[in-house]
Amino acid sequence: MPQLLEDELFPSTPGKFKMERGHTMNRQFHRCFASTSTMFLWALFLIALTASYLSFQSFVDSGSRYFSASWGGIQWEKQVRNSAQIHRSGGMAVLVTGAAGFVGTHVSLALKKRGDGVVGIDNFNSYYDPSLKRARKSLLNNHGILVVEGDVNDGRLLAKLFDAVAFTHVMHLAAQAGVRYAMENPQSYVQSNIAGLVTLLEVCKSANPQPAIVWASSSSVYGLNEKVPFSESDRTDQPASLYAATKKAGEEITHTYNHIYGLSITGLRFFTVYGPWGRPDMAYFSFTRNILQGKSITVYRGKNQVDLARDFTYIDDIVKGCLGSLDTAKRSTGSGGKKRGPAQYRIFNLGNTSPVTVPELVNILERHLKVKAKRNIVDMPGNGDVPFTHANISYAQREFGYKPTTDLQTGLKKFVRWYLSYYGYSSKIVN
Ligand SMILES: O=C(O)[C@H]1O[C@H](OP(=O)(O)OP(=O)(O)OC[C@H]2O[C@@H](n3ccc(=O)[nH]c3=O)[C@H](O)[C@@H]2O)[C@H](O)[C@@H](O)[C@@H]1O
Repeated sequence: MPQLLEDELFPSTPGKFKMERGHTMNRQFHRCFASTSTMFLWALFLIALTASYLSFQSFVDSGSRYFSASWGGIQWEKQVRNSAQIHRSGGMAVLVTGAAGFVGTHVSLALKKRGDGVVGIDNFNSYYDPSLKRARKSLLNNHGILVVEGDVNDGRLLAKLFDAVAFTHVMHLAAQAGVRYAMENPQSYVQSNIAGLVTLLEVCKSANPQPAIVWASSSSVYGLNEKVPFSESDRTDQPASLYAATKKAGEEITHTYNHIYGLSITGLRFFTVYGPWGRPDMAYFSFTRNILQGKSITVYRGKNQVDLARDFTYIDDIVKGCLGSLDTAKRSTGSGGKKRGPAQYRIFNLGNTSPVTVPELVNILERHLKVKAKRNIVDMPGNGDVPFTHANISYAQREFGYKPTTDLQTGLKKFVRWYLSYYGYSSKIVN
């Protein structure tokens, strides 16, 4: 019987060793064989268990990476495509970088309102109060505009966006702004305004079709230029700040990509843009805050006690200039990294053509806020400022009918109205 059982458990099969020796030996052999086989089976079982654990772990890892990343995935791509949907005939699909920024928010809204597709990208850095950027993002979301949280230095993210949508245009507004901050944090200017720009251009040049690019340069490129008003053909090789130098570098870099790869490029030299949802680091904004809080403001004065002046330009006029540039931008001529013919390259001044001194800016704010400012007048420190700016806008006027219509008095009134309501002051203050 035991034999039978043993035979059942270990049946002899042709070609296998036959048990011909004595019973005891047979038993010992069987016991030994049985324990080796059991061990073997256990080992197999453990290996299988470990392998399946490891593969499960890697599935969980990649899964959590997939789901926790702020971008990527089928749902995300669907959102991107929805936001880029064009709702007018002949409309464009625009990738707006720096979409949660001051100009980015206004341009995105204007594009969306007229039926263009818009996808935003912004890194929400803390150069100034990120909660203001978040509030702008909510505003954009409420209008059906997706703002992807990411950096223009992230080439993979940019390429992924171009995989999802064949953007016809890129409105590149992401930048490290601010003239005087460049002395505190020079690397951030190189990182955003040069490295980030190159990363974006690399992705655009490889895209198929290539988009047309409109991007923000700055009036600061005129630097120490003394010829007024500033025309696009004036010299721009004397920057007074690292900020200006990175914007000037951007103009040269974009020219290279235009020349080698056939990218259509339009650079816009903005002149001290102001208005609702503006930048807290700028003078008109910080002056308003300090005046309302009863704090003193520092008003810089130029050489020989000459007042500093700026060609302050209202945001709605700038938006018209951006849209006019996008509308008249010709297609890029290359595809997939290869140039097929010469492409458009333009640079426009977008200013107001009527400079106002900084003390006059303060006078206007005092009138709107009905509060006297505590002025602390000091000589302009050598920190990158230029004494004045003044735009000649005839080129933009000729090309797309650019015509600023808001003077500083009117524009600041609108800004103050917004400021009081956003920060919860009584709106009775404004006339
Ligand atoms: O148009 C441009 O090219 C540039 O305009 C502004 O730069 P800026 O003109 O220096 O604007 P603000 O920082 O608002 O300064 C305006 C004027 O107020 C003066 N100011 C600034 C700050 C302050 O505390 N006191 C003061 O008198 C400045 O010297 C300057 O003359 C933006 O900050 C830049 O990002 C932009 O590129």
